[in-house]
Amino acid sequence: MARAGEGVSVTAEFTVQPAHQGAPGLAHGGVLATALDETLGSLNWLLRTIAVTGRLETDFVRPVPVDTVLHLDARITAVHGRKIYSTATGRIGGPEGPVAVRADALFIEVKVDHFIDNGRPAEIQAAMSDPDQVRRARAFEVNP
Ligand SMILES: CCCCCCCCCCCCCC(=O)SCCNC(=O)CCNC(=O)[C@H](O)C(C)(C)COP(=O)(O)OP(=O)(O)OC[C@H]1O[C@@H](n2cnc3c(N)ncnc32)[C@H](O)[C@@H]1OP(=O)(O)O
Repeated sequence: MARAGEGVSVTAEFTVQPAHQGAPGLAHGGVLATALDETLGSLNWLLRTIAVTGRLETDFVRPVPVDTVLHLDARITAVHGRKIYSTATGRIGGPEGPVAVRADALFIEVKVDHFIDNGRPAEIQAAMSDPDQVRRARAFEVNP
């Protein structure tokens, strides 16, 4: 769940579950990168722009134990043509706690055809036939 903040920014929380473990008792870095990517990606909804991640540069600053709540804060830093630059931090111990992870991202605006041309028809059909408009849109994010 991400919430709109001041300007083009969002905050979110992600709880590290046992299934997210990499080293014993610690979050896997790829899962933390996913949490950052998802939070950054939700900024594009505020711009009403369809965009995909082109580049995601991640710093892992501190280990994040399982059961930790990661407090995420993301904001757009610049928009240039189809390019949307954004940055995010993930803090532990509270929203003002120490930074555990951070990322800088470049999202590229795409047409809806990007998904129609590259996605698998069966999954596209299944997502588009959902009568709930919000669920239909969110089906194009993390999609278990
Ligand atoms: C069906 C209904 C759908 C409904 C709605 C769905 C909502 C969906 C929400 C979905 C959420 C899902 C989110 C996910 O899960 S995103 C999943 C992970 N991301 C991807 O799969 C993206 C894969 N990549 C591509 O498809 C293409 O490479 C894209 C589309 C990104 C660009 O290829 P395209 O041919 O289009 O553009 P271009 O090459 O002319 O580049 C344009 C500009 O960008 C610059 N650039 C590009 N890459 C990089 C880079 N890595 N570093 C630095 N710069 C980079 C480039 O220099 C140029 O700059 P400039 O020369 O203009 O200055």
